[in-house]
Amino acid sequence: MSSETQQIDESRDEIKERHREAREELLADSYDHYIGGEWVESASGETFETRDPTTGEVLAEAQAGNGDDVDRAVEAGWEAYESEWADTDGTKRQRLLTEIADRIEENRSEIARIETLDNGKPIREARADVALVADQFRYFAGAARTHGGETIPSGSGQSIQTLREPYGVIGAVVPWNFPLLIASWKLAPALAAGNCVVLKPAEQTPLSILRVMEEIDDVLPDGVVNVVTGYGEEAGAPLTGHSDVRKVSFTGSTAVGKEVMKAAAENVADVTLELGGKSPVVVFPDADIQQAVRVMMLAMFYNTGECCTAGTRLFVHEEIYEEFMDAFVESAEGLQMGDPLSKDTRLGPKVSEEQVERTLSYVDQAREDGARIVTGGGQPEDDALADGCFVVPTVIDEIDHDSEPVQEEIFGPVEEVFAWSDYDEMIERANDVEYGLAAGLITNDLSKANRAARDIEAGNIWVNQYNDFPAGQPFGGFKQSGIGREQAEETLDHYSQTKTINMNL
Ligand SMILES: NC(=O)C1=CN([C@@H]2O[C@H](COP(=O)(O)OP(=O)(O)OC[C@H]3O[C@@H](n4cnc5c(N)ncnc54)[C@H](OP(=O)(O)O)[C@@H]3O)[C@@H](O)[C@H]2O)C=CC1
Ligand SMILES: CCCCCC/C=C/C(=O)O
Repeated sequence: MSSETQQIDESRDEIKERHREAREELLADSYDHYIGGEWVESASGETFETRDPTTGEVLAEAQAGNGDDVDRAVEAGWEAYESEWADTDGTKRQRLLTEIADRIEENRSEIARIETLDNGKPIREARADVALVADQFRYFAGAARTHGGETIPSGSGQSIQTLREPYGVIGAVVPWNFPLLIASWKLAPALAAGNCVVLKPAEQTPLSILRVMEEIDDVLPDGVVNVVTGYGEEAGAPLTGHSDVRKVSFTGSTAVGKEVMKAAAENVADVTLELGGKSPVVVFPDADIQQAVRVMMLAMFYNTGECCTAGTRLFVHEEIYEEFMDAFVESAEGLQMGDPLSKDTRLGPKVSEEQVERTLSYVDQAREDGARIVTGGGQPEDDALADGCFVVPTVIDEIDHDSEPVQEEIFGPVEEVFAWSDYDEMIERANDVEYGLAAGLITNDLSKANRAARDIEAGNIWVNQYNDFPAGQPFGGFKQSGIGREQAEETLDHYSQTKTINMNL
């Protein structure tokens, strides 16, 4: 099914030509793994194609890694750790992480355009990602200087102290929705805490991290960061189950997160898991409607809904339901969909055809179940977008809260709306999913916000705003949304282990 959207004022050929020029300017035809400071082909000789979700055309080839490549990368990580990296102090790590941040900032425009080509996110959002990436390295550059153990009170004649020691080699697997940003959420704290890393990017989006590795090749000692590209089963699984990987950090679906946890359990390796979400946003009756709509554009449609925190279940008080819905639907329909390389575009394509099908199958299921598709529910009719993986902003109501499209993560621009009147019933529903990643509250009454923030089962609560991610703010989920916290000082504890030294003086 197709739906109306904002008119695109350029043709399919013009968009294709712009993307071809950008590809020629920014990308090589083929990319290798980055292992031990060298660019190397896969042991198997296999490669795969990464495609532009705006045009459907091939952007580049990358190496399809397997267990042999992962072995090589883990070995390179340990070699670097034992020969040099384990002995670096916080001062040196701070200097190197700051240098990485500087290099990323110096090349921010190019890196953002590569991210937009590979992922499809609007360039304004890719730029915001890259700024956050640089800041993530700056934040952990500083934190590297402060992270340490403590002295435990003890009797005279005894000294008890703790040290925070790195794990050695960390395995990191990241998804395609924020390819570089999520990579930085793992790399920056892991390096700051003194570890080496083997990272596997998502098969759909390997290019931005490879570009960054080219840029920082001369900054880090060889083998401190290694990137093995490839598919989840073939390269991700050998990494997360590797017997020489002492900690695994994963972001992605809850289903794969469970597999990763089992694989890590084989080696009793520590895990950080940042998994799926089905986050509620509650609009209280006193809320300013225009402000609520502005917050919801960010909560739901940022990154085309491909956001684990997306506020996909919207609870609007019945007193303002109709007024809110009119304004919300008008704003959703007004979002400019189009070429993500254009600065005016607010909604780009989804990352892949597979993701389009997945999103639309949930919408179809909702429709078949008798839900009301208030707007959207399909792909745009505009010929200019016909080659891309576009899905129009979709709003659904009158839908059963127990149904699969509500209980499961859709990961597209699809909002499901519920009217509420009784506070306790609304909270019970808001908590009635297996996830607990984030939530939003929109009200002018901060005592109501405070109460609801405590009642909702989620790791991150935003009040009168959404998707705000300053470095230093802990991020992670309750329930099946994950384990551990990223982006914050406590993250360093997740990337290090305590050693206790008890001395008889
Ligand atoms: N929390 C979040 O931020 C994200 C949630 N999702 C959710 O997951 C759904 C499916 O997306 P999908 O891309 O399949 O997500 P996955 O969870 O499969 O992918 C995330 C990463 O894990 C890798 N991977 C896949 N299988 C394994 C494995 N057995 N062992 C180790 N690594 C593995 C993937 O590799 P490869 O790319 O080759 O598959 C990718 O790098 C989305 O529709 C969305 O609902 C997806 C992405 C991010
Ligand atoms: C405005 C920045 C938004 C960052 C969202 C990060 C989401 C992470 C995830 O989906 O895992």
